[in-house]
Amino acid sequence: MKDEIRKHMRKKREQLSESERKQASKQVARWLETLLKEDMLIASYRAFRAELEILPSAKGTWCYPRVLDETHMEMIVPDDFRRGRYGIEEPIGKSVDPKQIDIILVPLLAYDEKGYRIGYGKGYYDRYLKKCSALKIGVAYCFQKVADTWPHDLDVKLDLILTPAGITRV
Ligand SMILES: Nc1nc2c(c(=O)[nH]1)N(C=O)[C@@H](CNc1ccc(C(=O)N[C@@H](CCC(=O)O)C(=O)O)cc1)CN2
Ligand SMILES: Nc1ncnc2c1ncn2[C@@H]1O[C@H](COP(=O)(O)OP(=O)(O)OP(=O)(O)O)[C@@H](O)[C@H]1O
Repeated sequence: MKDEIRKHMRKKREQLSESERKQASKQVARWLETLLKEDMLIASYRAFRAELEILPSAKGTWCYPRVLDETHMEMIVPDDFRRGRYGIEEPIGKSVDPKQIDIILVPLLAYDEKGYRIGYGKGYYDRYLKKCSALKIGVAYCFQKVADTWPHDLDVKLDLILTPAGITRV
């Protein structure tokens, strides 16, 4: 079932036009701006496939995920980017202590109204979120909401969902 949702959502995302994606990114950026403060450390991501792209903001210090192995990732304040494993652009720079992150923007394939998510199924974010005390924000297109994601014990709940339509507390 989870796999069917993954497949379905990947397909739906890919069917969006370039201008629909751009529009969604801009709308999300406007909501996000209201949450950011200059002294924050913000963990974002570099969109790949048809993920909702997070546009840069002048506020705060930003860091991005780098995959370490099959199951773990770290967050890096980038000096530069390079295409890494899976074809995602990955940062080169200094690793941050997960405890220092104030806001983490979490990519996802689907989310439910309780704040649980379905990702690519490797558990990278599930593991990383356990180490964070940050405000956890799932970023999604509106259609990525589903009735249930069948969370297991290891799944970490998100605090907020950010979509082009606005910010929802979950
Ligand atoms: N932009 C972005 N960066 C991110 C993530 C993300 O979801 N989005 N990640 C969040 O986890 C990590 C990368 N996770 C990934 C997990 C699976 C696949 C992937 O392509 N899986 C194949 C299956 C291949 C295999 O089993 O080896 C697939 O889905 O077809 C790619 C990235 C770290 N960086
Ligand atoms: N904290 C953890 N420690 C060890 N294993 C974990 C942890 N979190 C998740 N896993 C394992 O990782 C795998 C992927 O988990 P899950 O089905 O929740 O994927 P997902 O939510 O789609 O993942 P992702 O975080 O990659 O987006 C599962 O086999 C799960 O048991």
